[in-house]
Amino acid sequence: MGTTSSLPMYSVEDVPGKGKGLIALKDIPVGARIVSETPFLTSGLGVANLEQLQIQVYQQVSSLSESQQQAFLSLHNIYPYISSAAKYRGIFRTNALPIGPSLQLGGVFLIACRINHACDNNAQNYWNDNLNQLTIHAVKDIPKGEEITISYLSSRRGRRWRQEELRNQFKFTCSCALCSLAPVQSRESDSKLNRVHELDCIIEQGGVQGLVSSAQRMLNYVDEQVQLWNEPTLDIIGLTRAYPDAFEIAIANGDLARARIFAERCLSLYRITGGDDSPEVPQYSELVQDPTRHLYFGMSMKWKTTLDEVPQGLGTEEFEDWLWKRKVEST
Ligand SMILES: C[S@@+](CC[C@H](N)C(=O)[O-])C[C@H]1O[C@@H](n2cnc3c(N)ncnc32)[C@H](O)[C@@H]1O
Repeated sequence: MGTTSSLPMYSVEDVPGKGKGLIALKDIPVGARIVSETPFLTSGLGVANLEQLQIQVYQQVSSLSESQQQAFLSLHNIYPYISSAAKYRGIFRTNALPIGPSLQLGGVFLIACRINHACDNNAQNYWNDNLNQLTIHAVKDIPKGEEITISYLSSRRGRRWRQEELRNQFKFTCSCALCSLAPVQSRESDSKLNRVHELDCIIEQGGVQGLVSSAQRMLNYVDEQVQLWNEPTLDIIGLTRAYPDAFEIAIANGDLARARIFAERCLSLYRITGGDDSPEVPQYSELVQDPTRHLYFGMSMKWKTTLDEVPQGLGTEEFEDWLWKRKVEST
């Protein structure tokens, strides 16, 4: 018993056309933690001044042990250099993953930085502030032999934008399944991703005030996003971005019944992407118990419900119609 679970989940291997990468050594179920790792070098990710970045990285590399320096130097570098300091900075810029409470720092990791990009990634990097570590969780079932991939991009948009960003920032042309779709399917995928992005921008522009002043419209937008992320297959990362917005809209308008359901959905998504020890899990567990603890409760009571005002005996479709207030006039 337990023999398969004690096998390592991955190995670092050469992947044709990509340098090194991580390959699954066994079937990895969605939600499984693949990597949990402490950075051995950190710096401001968006340090505008490259000279300043070079100094910061150089100082840190110089204070590493000999073996850590060797490990750092073995990492990939896509930037030209004429000095050791410029080489170190190049390695940092090629590899750093976002870390820290507001993801404004970059961290270099021996394992996680070997993970290649795919726009249809099967794993997700997540900075766990409780553990002070970066975790990588499977966001799809990953069959044995498949490459483990994350997304290097800050948002998910159409192919042209993705390809440009990846070429500019990481100097490669992505050939993942999403980027290799036939023209008709690719246009469909682009229009879905661009629409989700457009809705993200509108929701963000509305700000906190918009959650109340345009509540129904905002809820409709999130509903549209969730439907897009559910098609053709459930997209956990997309849903993780959408459901917290739905929760905030419900709670900002005093709708405890819907807020609790949205909080439950956030909770199950964060269990998958961040794990039970991620800060969001106790936060959403608490909000499931008592959504009124959220900062936005009390902004408006125009949708006021009690926790138990959830309709019973509805079919799935009717329940979703109720949840998203689909048949309600815009307010
Ligand atoms: C953080 S490193 C990833 C690990 C790297 N492959 C290695 O050998 O150490 C990022 C670099 O890996 C390569 N890479 C990552 N994803 C790729 C992909 N999908 N196709 C081709 N190259 C990729 C690019 O050179 C990119 O700049």
